[in-house]
Amino acid sequence: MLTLQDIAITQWSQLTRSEQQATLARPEQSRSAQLKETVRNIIERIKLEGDVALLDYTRQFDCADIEQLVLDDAQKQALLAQVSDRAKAAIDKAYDNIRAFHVAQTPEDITLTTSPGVQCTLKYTALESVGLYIPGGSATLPSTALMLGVPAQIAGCKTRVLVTPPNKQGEMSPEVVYAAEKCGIETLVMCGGAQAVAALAYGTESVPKVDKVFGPGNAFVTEAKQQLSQNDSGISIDMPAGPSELLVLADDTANPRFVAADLLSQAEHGPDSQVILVTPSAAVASAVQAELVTQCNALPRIDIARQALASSRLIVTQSLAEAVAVTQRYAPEHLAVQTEDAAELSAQLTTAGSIFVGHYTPESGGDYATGTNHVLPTYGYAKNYSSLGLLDFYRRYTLQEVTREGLAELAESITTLADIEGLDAHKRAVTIRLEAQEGNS
Ligand SMILES: NC(=O)c1ccc[n+]([C@@H]2O[C@H](COP(=O)([O-])OP(=O)(O)OC[C@H]3O[C@@H](n4cnc5c(N)ncnc54)[C@H](O)[C@@H]3O)[C@@H](O)[C@H]2O)c1
Ligand SMILES: N[C@H](CO)Cc1c[nH]c[nH+]1
Ligand SMILES: [Zn+2]
Repeated sequence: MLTLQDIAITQWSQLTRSEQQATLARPEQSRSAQLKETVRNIIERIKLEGDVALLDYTRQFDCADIEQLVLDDAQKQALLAQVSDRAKAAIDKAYDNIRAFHVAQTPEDITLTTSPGVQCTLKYTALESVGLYIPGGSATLPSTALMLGVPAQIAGCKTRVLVTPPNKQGEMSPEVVYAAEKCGIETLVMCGGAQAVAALAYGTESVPKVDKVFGPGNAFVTEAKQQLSQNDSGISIDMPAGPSELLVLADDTANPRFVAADLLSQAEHGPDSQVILVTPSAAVASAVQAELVTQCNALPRIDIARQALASSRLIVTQSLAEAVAVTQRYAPEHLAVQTEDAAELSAQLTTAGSIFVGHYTPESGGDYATGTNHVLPTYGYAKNYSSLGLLDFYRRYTLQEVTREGLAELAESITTLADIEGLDAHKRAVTIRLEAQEGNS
């Protein structure tokens, strides 16, 4: 049972600077030294032992008797046969909206003549091989398979490997398999956690090595992505996308029942999720507090939500402007703006992964089906990381082509800069060409 005493209301202006900092801190677990050490050991073992270690960890953390990691065709067909028409229709609708919004993001190459005889080109090329992590510890997330699978499909990444932890019976979710099928993903692997990310990063006997790993996950997954992107594996990652977060910015036009429902929708993800209300209205804060108790106690995942609410905050500010400042400082993964002039106010709010504008835009709309991507930066990284989009599945590179006349025009600038930097060979690479007769001699 959740009670009113479990969720405190905080007056922002009465806090000291360090209390304000503590109020906006993320739950501790994600940064612990022990977590880092555990993940380092898992990565090392996968690197050395490949599939043997991957199977071992999968048996230890997910399912006692799994023997085979990669789904074969017969397994896929058997799982697909279990997907109901209702589930298929829901996934199809979400797929269409996500696809439409991501196709619209298709980048175009740029070619520009910067000075006569000097042509520069910016080109986009799809990443060759990508690993897609679909969380599966506390809930199976076919929606995440769409969020990663759709842009990988549109970009045309040749190798797409999906990994997700099996359930206790050693099976993959049928709906995840259906979503993967729609996205044309052929390799589906039953493993999760840090070991799955390490398998994608180094490759094992049955898991292909990839160039970039995408996807959200718990603290083990997020830590593994961070460590592997900085070590010898050579992978890059999308972003630190850890435990879910939601901040609702509300004024006195907000409906406390809607606000509480939205906060609980993210609190139910995991015990380390964090949800925050920031409002200049003390009356709204009290009403949301009461609603949280009523609604939380009726949820099937009450135990998880209750733990997450232990690090939730209901913050009352002195003005809407102060509420905006607190929101910008926290930089939430998801930001719901439930105020009178939500669209106008949203223009001032630039440090969130995704913004849900107005009273009729629930956060869960973006989780599933509006078309935006739900893979978003957490832990305050919305200040410097972008939301996942089609461009993350490409890399860009440049070309330049210079004629003899173009080089003559650039020569003074290049040779002077080379002189300033004391790099004679750089200068010589220009002068040697201009001294040569036309036709290369
Ligand atoms: N930021 C985003 O965009 C976004 C999107 C969707 C989900 N999420 C978040 O993803 C998370 C999913 O977490 P989850 O746990 O349900 O699934 P998960 O798949 O991320 O993690 C499950 C795995 O964790 C590993 N694990 C569990 N306990 C361990 C231990 N003691 N030692 C070593 N490894 C251990 C196991 O290998 C297990 O397979 C949630 O926090 C959710 O909020 C975030
Ligand atoms: N809210 C999660 C991102 O933090 C995404 C999700 C998937 N399913 C439901 N929700
Ligand atoms: Zn969600």
